[in-house]
Amino acid sequence: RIKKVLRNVDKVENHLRQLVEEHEQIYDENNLRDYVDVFLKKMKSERNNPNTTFDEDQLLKIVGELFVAGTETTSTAIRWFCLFMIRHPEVQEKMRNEINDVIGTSRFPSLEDKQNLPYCEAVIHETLRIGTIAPLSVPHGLASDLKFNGFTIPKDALLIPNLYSVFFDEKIFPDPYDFKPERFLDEKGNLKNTDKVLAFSLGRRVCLGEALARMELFLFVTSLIQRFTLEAGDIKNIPSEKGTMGITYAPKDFVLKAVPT
Ligand code: HEM
Repeated sequence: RIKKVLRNVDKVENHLRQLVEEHEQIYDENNLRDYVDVFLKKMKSERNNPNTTFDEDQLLKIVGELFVAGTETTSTAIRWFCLFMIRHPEVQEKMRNEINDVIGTSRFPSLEDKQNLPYCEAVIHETLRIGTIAPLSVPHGLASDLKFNGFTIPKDALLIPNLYSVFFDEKIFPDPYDFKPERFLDEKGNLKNTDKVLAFSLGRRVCLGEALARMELFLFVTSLIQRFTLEAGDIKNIPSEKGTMGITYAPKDFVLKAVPT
C-alpha cells in the first residue's frame, strides 16, 4: 500500500510538472490566465535575486498543495459523505430534521449554526473516521534518533503514521466498521469523543487546512441535505463502502441522484 501511495505521489508530481511546463511554453506577459502564470511572472522578475523563494520547486509544491492537500481531500470527504447518505437514508433523515428544527428552509446554514447541530457534526465526524481519507497521513523524516517503546529509530528514518489503526481501534470505537454517528453523542445529545478522530493528524505538522476543511464540510453537507434527498443513481447498484487507494483513500465512482426536498 505504501509503495502504491508513493508511486501515485510521483505520478501526480509528474502531471503537475507537465502542467507548469505547458504554462511556460505559452506564457504571455500580457495575458496572465491563472495563478501559475502570475507566479511565473514573479519568478522572471526575481531571476537575478539569489535568495528568491520564487522558483519552480516552490511553484510545484504550491500547485500540489492547492490540488492535493486543499481540494482532493475535502472533495473526497464530500464524496464519502454522499455515499454514506445513500447507504443510510435514516441518517440523512435525522440530519434534515435537525436542520429543519434549528434553521428551517428559508435560509442556508451558516457557521454560527454549527454548535446547534450536534447530530450533523456527529455525522461529519463519522464520515471522516470511516472514510479514512488519509490513512497513512503524510510521511515524516526523523531529525534525530528517537527512542520509542524500547526501540531506537535512527535519525533520517522515514516515519509513516498509521491513522487507520486509530480509526478502527475497537477499544476507542466499538463496532468500528459500522457507520454510527450516535457514537459521538452522549445521552443528552451533546458531542463526545470527537477529538479521537485524528483525520487531520496531530502535533506540530497537523493539517494546515483543518479549520478551513471543517468549515467547508459543515456548510457543504448541511446545505446539501437541507435542499436535497441523496439517493443511488441506480437502485440496483448501491455504492460499496470499500474504497480505493490513490493519493487519498476514496470511494469508487458511483452515480448519485439528488432529489430536491
Ligand atoms: C477533509 C479534508 C482534509 C484532510 C482529511 C486532511 C488531512 C491531512 C493530514 C492527515 C495531513 C498530514 C499531517 C501530518 O503531516 O502529520 C495534512 C497536512 C496538510 N494539509 Fe490537510 N487535510 C484536509 C484538508 C486540507 C485543506 C482544505 C488544506 C488547505 C487549504 C490542507 C492543507 C494541508 C497542508 C498544507 C498540509 C501540510 C502541513 C505541514 O506539513 O506542515 N488540508 N492534511
